[in-house]
Amino acid sequence: MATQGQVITCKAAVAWEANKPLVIEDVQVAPPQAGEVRVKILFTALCHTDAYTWSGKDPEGLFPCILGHEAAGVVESVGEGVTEVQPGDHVIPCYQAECRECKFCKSGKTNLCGKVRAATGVGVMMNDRKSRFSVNGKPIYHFMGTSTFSQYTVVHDVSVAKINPQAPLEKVCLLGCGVPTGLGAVWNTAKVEEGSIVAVFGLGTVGLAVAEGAKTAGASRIIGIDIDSKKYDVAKNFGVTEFINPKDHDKPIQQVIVDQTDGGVDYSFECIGNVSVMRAALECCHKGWGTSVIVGVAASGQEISTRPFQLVTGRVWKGTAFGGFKSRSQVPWLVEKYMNKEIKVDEYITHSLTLPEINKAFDLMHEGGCLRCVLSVHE
Ligand SMILES: NC(=O)c1ccc[n+]([C@@H]2O[C@H](COP(=O)([O-])OP(=O)(O)OC[C@H]3O[C@@H](n4cnc5c(N)ncnc54)[C@H](O)[C@@H]3O)[C@@H](O)[C@H]2O)c1
Ligand SMILES: N[C@@H](CCC(=O)N[C@@H](CSCO)C(=O)NCC(=O)O)C(=O)O
Ligand SMILES: [Zn+2]
Ligand SMILES: [Zn+2]
Repeated sequence: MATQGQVITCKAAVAWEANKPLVIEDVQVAPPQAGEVRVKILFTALCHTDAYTWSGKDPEGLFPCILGHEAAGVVESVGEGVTEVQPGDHVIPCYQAECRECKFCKSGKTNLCGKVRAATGVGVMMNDRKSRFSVNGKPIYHFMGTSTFSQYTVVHDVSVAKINPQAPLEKVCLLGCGVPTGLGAVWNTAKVEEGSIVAVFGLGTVGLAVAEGAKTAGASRIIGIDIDSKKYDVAKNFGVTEFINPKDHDKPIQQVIVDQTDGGVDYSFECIGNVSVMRAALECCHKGWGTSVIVGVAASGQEISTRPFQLVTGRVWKGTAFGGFKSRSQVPWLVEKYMNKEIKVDEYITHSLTLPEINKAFDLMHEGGCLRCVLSVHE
């Protein structure tokens, strides 16, 4: 192919500074080095975590950078030593890598991978600790090892999942983050059993995917909690059986839930990123066994607290990254589940725009009616 080994100049949305509108720039994307893959991104969605880093509250946020981590595309070229993907393969970039060789990958205890995390946390590629993106010679940082708000990106080979080429990329891009995170929080991290009572705090994409996961796990009650009462109508389609708006109650929300569930829920999930709600989510769990899973990402400087007695009396506090899924192994499996109509994806897509409309897409994200907005990157 003509572009292999060449610098590609393409359009990308650059975050020059925290909180300043993204700017569509002509970006130079260097060829992939050893162990790297250059991907033509066709569709990318926006996740709340992109907005979080853009806000300047992420301690790992570096500017200028190219954000984006929920996407799908086609391999354009590969660097030396890359064997598992080749040009033309349909792929989903994975911010949570899976090398299958490191201490984490071999532990059998976690989906976290240590191979490239130190580089991706500081916005560079592992090989030479440099960025593959530049604008007129000025380096632009990578983000989460994915940087999908660009027509072309470079990722580590351990951070890309090859998927069924029949899968519609404008839909399965969502399997790069929010939907697997919610499903996996239930299936892998909490391991919710049939008959359980579940509470989901925050009914955005991640919370709705938690509800969907809990429904398929056979939960008997799925209580959705959100400060926006309009969320309940949509949430019913994802399995939420009851709804509570904390604003409708004088008592603390954990007390309201304990009163309505004969002592508390079996499992709760915080899908907002609010440390006060994380506390409420733990404290609404049943004494002796209730487990609360933190999914939401809280800003730099925020800390969680509770009385240790809550844990002494048997409640368990956990967290999850990418729902505990091993990315390269399990994203292709999730794509197959979608193709077999076993999991929802289309239902989370409320808006479709193009890359140049990305600032509008971020505005939409903060409106109650938006779950996921998918951007067509080459239109
Ligand atoms: N751990 C992971 O791997 C992972 C992956 C994806 C997203 N996340 C995080 O999960 C969180 C949710 O992501 P999302 O894309 O679904 O976000 P979202 O903004 O679409 O949804 C958040 C929901 O919470 C509700 N909410 C806000 N404040 C509330 C409060 N005090 N009480 C009750 N409800 C409240 C909002 O009305 C909204 O419906 C974010 O923090 C995101 O960064 C984590
Ligand atoms: N940089 C942030 C941490 C952000 C964070 O926790 N990210 C999640 C994924 S959010 C996807 O929308 C994650 O996977 N964390 C594990 C990891 O980053 O290795 C901060 O420092 O606050
Ligand atoms: Zn995300
Ligand atoms: Zn690894």
